Amino acid sequence: MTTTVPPEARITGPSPRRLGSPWPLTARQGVGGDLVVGGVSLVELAGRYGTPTYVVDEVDVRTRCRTFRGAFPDVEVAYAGKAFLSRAMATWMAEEGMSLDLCSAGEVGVAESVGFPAERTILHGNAKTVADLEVALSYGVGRIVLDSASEVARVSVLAQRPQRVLIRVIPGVDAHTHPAIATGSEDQKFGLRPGGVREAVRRVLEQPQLVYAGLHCHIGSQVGDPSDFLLAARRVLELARALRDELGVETTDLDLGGGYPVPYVVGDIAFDVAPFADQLRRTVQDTCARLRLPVPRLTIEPGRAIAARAGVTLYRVVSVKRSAGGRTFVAVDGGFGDNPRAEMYGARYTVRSVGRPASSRHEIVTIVGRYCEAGDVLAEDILLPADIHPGDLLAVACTGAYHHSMASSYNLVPRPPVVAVRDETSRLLVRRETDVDMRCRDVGL
Ligand SMILES: Cc1ncc(COP(=O)(O)O)c(C=O)c1O
Ligand SMILES: N[C@@H](CCCC[NH3+])C(=O)O
Repeated sequence: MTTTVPPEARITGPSPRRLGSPWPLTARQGVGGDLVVGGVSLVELAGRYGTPTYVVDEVDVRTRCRTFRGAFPDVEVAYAGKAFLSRAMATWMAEEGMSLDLCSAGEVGVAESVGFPAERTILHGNAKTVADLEVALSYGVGRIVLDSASEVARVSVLAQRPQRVLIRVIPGVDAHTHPAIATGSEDQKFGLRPGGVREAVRRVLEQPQLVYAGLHCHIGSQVGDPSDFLLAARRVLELARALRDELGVETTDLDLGGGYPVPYVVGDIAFDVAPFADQLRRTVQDTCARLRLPVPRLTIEPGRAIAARAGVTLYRVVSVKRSAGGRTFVAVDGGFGDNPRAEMYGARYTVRSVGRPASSRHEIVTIVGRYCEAGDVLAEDILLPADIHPGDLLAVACTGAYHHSMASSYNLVPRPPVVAVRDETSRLLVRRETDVDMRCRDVGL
């Protein structure tokens, strides 16, 4: 059952809709056309770490965490590590009082390696392997979100002590976003429909090692209409009421997932966390009152909204060509390998030149990558100085989420490093892969 949002559920908050900025909070104009992030010149960073390089503004990440935690004081805010996870990032999340949403043995391993408190972690996945589950269980993961009926027995057999579990629900909400990242409607791979949830809860109740804690839903990412979240919350609470009536179970935990949008280009609307938090709180309270349910402990799982705007990717221009069709192609030393989003979702980006004094003449160009894919187009209709030439530096905004974490070494091009900036200092978080890494994975002739 997929429905559109009824008009009364639409966000009617008092704040006017604002335009957002895709650049990090500490980004400042530097001298000679430089851009300074975390007090560090991007021209200097490119010289020191090479290009392409992902730059992360630590203050931006921490500020986003504080904004969410401040707006949702009684709600657990779990950062979705799939957006970008490294040991430093996990440490920042621990320090900021965040919880962590993890989805593989690899992500669990990073959290564990920095001593992230296991009770503040949640394991997700529609096809968790036995290895994922074993690693998470031995770490002591706080909650496991069960995504299929068969997973109930699998987790139960592996658990050595009582394990809290949630069941992932398909709420039947068609989120306003790209179809590849919409996960609230019926015809997709995540979660269970209400009948499947009932069956899974029944099975959980039969397993002495499993503790039914509650329900989870995640309707999609970069969700354009916040009312979709409210509708999903109501749907899941209605299911919680049905579970109480039919099975006598209390849903004490309600995890509503992530999906909060960020602005990638000028003109994108900013998502205002505080008014949304009020709306969500009211929706949950009113729905619980109507259904005569106790208000559950809420969790939300923002990923992109925490990490995206902190990130900038630096590239060098390699060539400039004019096509027969009259377009100017500016080719850079990265592309599809470090940013598959442009091709996968037709994502749009904000790009500027760095370290070039203001130019009086500009040209609209297409920025393309170095990979053997005609679709390796990073950004179209970008205004750059008309005399842009090889060796010039470009910065692409809003690349802190789902860039490093989705990068590949296609064409055996090594993945770029991640460098954090803060208080006029830079620090390598993830090293650049090398040509030796590319050869070392290959074990035979
Ligand atoms: C279960 C779950 N929670 C949270 C997220 C984070 O989503 P976003 O980065 O859009 O906030 C995702 C990814 O879409 C997810 O699958
Ligand atoms: N990879 C997607 C987001 C997926 C979210 C995870 N379920 C993106 O870059 O927009």
